[in-house]
Amino acid sequence: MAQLTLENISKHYGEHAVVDDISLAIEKGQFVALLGPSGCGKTTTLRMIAGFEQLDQGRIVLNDRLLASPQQHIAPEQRNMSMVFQSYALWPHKTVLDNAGYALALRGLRGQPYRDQVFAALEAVNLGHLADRFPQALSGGQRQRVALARCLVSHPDVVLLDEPLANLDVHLRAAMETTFRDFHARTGATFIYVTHDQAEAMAMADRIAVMNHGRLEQWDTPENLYRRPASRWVATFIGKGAVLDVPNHVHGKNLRSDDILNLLSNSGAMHRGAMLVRPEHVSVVDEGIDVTVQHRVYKGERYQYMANLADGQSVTFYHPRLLEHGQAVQVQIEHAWGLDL
Ligand SMILES: Nc1ncnc2c1ncn2[C@@H]1O[C@H](COP(=O)(O)OP(=O)(O)OP(=O)(O)O)[C@@H](O)[C@H]1O
Repeated sequence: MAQLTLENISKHYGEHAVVDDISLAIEKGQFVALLGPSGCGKTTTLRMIAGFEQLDQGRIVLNDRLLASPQQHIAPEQRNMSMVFQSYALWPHKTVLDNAGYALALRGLRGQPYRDQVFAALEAVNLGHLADRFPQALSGGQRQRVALARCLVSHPDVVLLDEPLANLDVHLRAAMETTFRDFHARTGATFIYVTHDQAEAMAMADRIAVMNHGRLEQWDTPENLYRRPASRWVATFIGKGAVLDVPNHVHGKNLRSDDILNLLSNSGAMHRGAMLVRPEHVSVVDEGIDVTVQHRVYKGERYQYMANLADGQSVTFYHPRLLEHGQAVQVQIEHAWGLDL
């Protein structure tokens, strides 16, 4: 049974629906990402779950308790949720310990029980040794870990994270992805993580809600989003690859090399469908489909190429050896996924 359900929730600003009829059923302990381009309504969805925004339509239910509907609005502090922001929002004049323990101090916890509980949270993010420092003397990643510890002390049912890595450099982001996953595993809490970075969502989440213009495009596992995107939009938003127009209806089909060869040999005809070709499914062979190399990017262990088919459509692929611009080669496409036109 789902722990947290969003049932057809919508939010309008004026005439404009920024969140448009979103439904999700989230299991207890799941790590969920809300993923989509800037302005697609991710943060507004998160803020509705947190209780910072009212709903215009639909319901939000946590553990059978109605949290929000157009008629009902439980206050944020009564939802047993905790939110981690991009900006950390740490008190500069409080130590790491007292920043993390703020919610417990507010509840009147003092002395050793207070220190023990806050230390447990700090240890969970490997910050026990910095308990007496002030935030100015911490790196960005350490500050973000204080913010995580702070949300952990109150044992929330649901942790809401709004682009928490956006201010960190690329190396630190990768390290923090591991921190978040460990933190999630330790707490057993449900995580809802907003990001516009698909690699980040794929690396951490069990399930991803892909949003576009306020609507839910697909609600699925990272593997399914990559292998079986429900729409052309998701296919191009998630991962690398080429979408090729084809003459037949192929939506939802797993296409093998013979099917692909047939589709491409008739590609001058009218287009009724499309297929997604990932670069790892394209290989250079002695005898196959004619392509002409257009573009090359050196990737260290291999090159990434873009090449044109005879009909002008292009595919991307990887190859260990150097190919020149304009060079004619033959490729085999082992696998493709059928999409609507
Ligand atoms: N208070 C508001 N009044 C009017 N429009 C708003 C308000 N808050 C958000 N919007 C608009 O709603 C849309 C969705 O905003 P939201 O912040 O949810 O998007 P997002 O997907 O989180 O984007 P980003 O990744 O850029 O934060 C945007 O077009 C935004 O300009």
